[in-house]
Amino acid sequence: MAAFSYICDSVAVITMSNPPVNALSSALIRAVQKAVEEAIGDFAVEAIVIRGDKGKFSAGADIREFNRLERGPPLVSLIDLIEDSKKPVVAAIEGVALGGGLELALGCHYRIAHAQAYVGLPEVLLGLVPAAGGALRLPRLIGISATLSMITTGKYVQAREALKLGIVDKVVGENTVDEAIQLAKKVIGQPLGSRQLSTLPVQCPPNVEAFLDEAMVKVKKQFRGAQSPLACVEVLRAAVQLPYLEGKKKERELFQFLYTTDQTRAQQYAFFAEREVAKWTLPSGASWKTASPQPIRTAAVIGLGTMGRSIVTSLAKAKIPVIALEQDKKQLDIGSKAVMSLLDREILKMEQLGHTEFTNSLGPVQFTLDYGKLRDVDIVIEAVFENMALKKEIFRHLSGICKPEAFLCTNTSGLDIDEMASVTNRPQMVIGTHFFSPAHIMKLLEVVHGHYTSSTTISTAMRLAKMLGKVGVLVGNCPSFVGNRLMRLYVEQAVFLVEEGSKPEEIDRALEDFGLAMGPFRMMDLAGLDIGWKARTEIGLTGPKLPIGTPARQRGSKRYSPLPDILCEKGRFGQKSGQGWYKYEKSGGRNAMPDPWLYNFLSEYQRIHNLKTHYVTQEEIIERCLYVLINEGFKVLEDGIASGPEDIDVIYNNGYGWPKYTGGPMYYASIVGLPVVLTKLEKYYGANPDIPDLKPSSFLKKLVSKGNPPLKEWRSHLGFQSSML
Ligand SMILES: C/C=C(\C)C(=O)SCCNC(=O)CCNC(=O)[C@H](O)C(C)(C)COP(=O)(O)OP(=O)(O)OC[C@H]1O[C@@H](n2cnc3c(N)ncnc32)[C@H](O)[C@@H]1OP(=O)(O)O
Repeated sequence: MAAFSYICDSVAVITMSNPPVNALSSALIRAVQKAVEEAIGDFAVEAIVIRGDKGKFSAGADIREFNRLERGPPLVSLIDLIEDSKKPVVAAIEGVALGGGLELALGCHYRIAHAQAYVGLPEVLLGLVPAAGGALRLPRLIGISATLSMITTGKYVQAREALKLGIVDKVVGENTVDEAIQLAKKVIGQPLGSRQLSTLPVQCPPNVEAFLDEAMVKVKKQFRGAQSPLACVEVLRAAVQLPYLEGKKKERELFQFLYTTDQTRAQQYAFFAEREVAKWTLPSGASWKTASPQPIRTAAVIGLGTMGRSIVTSLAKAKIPVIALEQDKKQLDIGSKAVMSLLDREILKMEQLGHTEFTNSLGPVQFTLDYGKLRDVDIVIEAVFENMALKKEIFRHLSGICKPEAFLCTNTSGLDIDEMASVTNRPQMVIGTHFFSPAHIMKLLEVVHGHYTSSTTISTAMRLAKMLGKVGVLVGNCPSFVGNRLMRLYVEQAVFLVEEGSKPEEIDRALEDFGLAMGPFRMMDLAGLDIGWKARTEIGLTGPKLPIGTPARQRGSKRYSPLPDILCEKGRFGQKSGQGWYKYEKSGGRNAMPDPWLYNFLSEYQRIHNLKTHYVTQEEIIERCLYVLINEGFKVLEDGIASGPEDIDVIYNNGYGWPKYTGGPMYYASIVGLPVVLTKLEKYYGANPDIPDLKPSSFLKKLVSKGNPPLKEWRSHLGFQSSML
């Protein structure tokens, strides 16, 4: 680690170096401070350029140090030193300038960025506010409105957009540091007053107080339950209402408060968990380090239904040329129009952000009915509907057509990967790539490892996830994999609670107040109730295959609720039919309204089945729905379907709208305390012995018996004998 300098024509060039992303650790901050002080005191130096080593300016404060630093990273005095310098200081931004990295650049008098660089203040994503003057300097440079959008979302801004906004002074295609040196030389001796952002007035919209009040309401709604976005609005209020130095105190106060919360700890955990899951290892010893991913230059997608369309869009956005195949002309026409419209929307979004070059950088999409066109692609993703016979037919067909090196992937959300692999001539190259809807937006890719899948295939699928800008999580092959396996029990519990006397809107509200993006009933209505109905009919849980005489509310020895089936029999499929658990203004409407019809229907149902209802508290809703899901999480670990709790948390944070500020279901359980979760499950199982999924898993019991070890130690208590990975 070093901040070293050289002098080039009276310009001192200070390089921040702390691989891999030049995170500003305390040691690096001290080293840069020393280098700046030396440059300021050196008569031979007339200007200063600050750059980051290996093409990256800085990814901000070193997050790994946060649990050691009581008061946060000591950045403020370094940034003040830079801004107060009488010698001009230029930031040469390559790669990234994020968080404290951008705050440091905002302390410089000029900023030059490489065209591929991006900047941002993502502290909010770690449950914090920018606290080294960033939230005070940025509104003085680009105004309150643009700053608000950046700091409450933590979004990264590409160099060209940063130029438009005024964050950087110039964007260059190459030689960023040389350009910075030239600029530094040019401005030697010029007054710096207007370049010292802390001295400038904040750029406010008219009626700024009302603007901020409105922003607060919006942010509360958008980031329900999260503390840091609210603190971001507060810090901007301070920027508006207070002189810079007092604003700084307020910024510090808000930061210090957030810095000790459970939310920031959970978000930091979630950040590292996302990086951890990329480092997969199999019990065989194969791992991300040893396996070599194969290049993916071209791809094909089979099936242009809802998922297929957005998978094509996702590939095109990642600049991967893609061939989209449908079975007949009509479906191909419908599908290709839908893809073009999704791509148009993406282009519009990017153009609004100033990326005029985006259209040209999309991967070309070719639509076809001809399997022969797939002969040379590197990877095929099958995305037809969930029917094993159809999928096997496609895989058999692909086997005969695709080049031997082509990987065959399925987007199934829960069918057996091995069964599909078994009909191919390359079972080792078959893998599940389970996308989440809409695939061009959602960040999660569940990568499902079958019995035959090779480590090269795994590493190629994980590389694909990265190329698509997604988080790939490797899981084992079991019905519904990890995400849906847990989700099914959560939804089922919610339906049981309705049978027991609660209402869909009460359950949705309780879980949305907990922080989930959408409650289970709104989610079912959005996804379409008919999808689950079809699946249950196919496996004989309902419909003609159900043996005559099966009790309505029992399957085997387990409780079963036929409520969703009955709604479907009545044509209530959710949003698409205008009625489901809720009613909607029209078919396809999105505005869920409680439906008096449903209340009457439920009373009648409870009467027919002689059900005793009880008042279901918010506590019971949260605990039964979430603890049953968490309990299944422990079983998934026990079964070796996921290699650690982090994998489950990353899946839920990125694919199921779980509030990241609780870390994910398994992290949340660790915070609640495993003995508490165990006691509650025992209580609910005792009261509902016909719901065996509430019976505490043996791994949960084992961890409690081991004294409730911290989450990072859970793996060490797992035996790998049963690993499916
Ligand atoms: C107060 C708070 C202040 C002043 C702050 O600045 S808070 C920090 C704000 N910055 C961020 O939140 C940036 C977070 N990092 C990223 O968004 C990304 O890592 C990246 C865009 C910088 C790079 O992305 P990518 O190329 O995909 O690589 P990885 O994400 O896998 O990261 C590579 C390794 O670097 C580690 N890393 C990244 N950022 C930091 C950081 N700020 N502090 C410490 N370590 C960081 C990351 O964990 C990876 O480590 P390994 O897994 O390889 O060990």
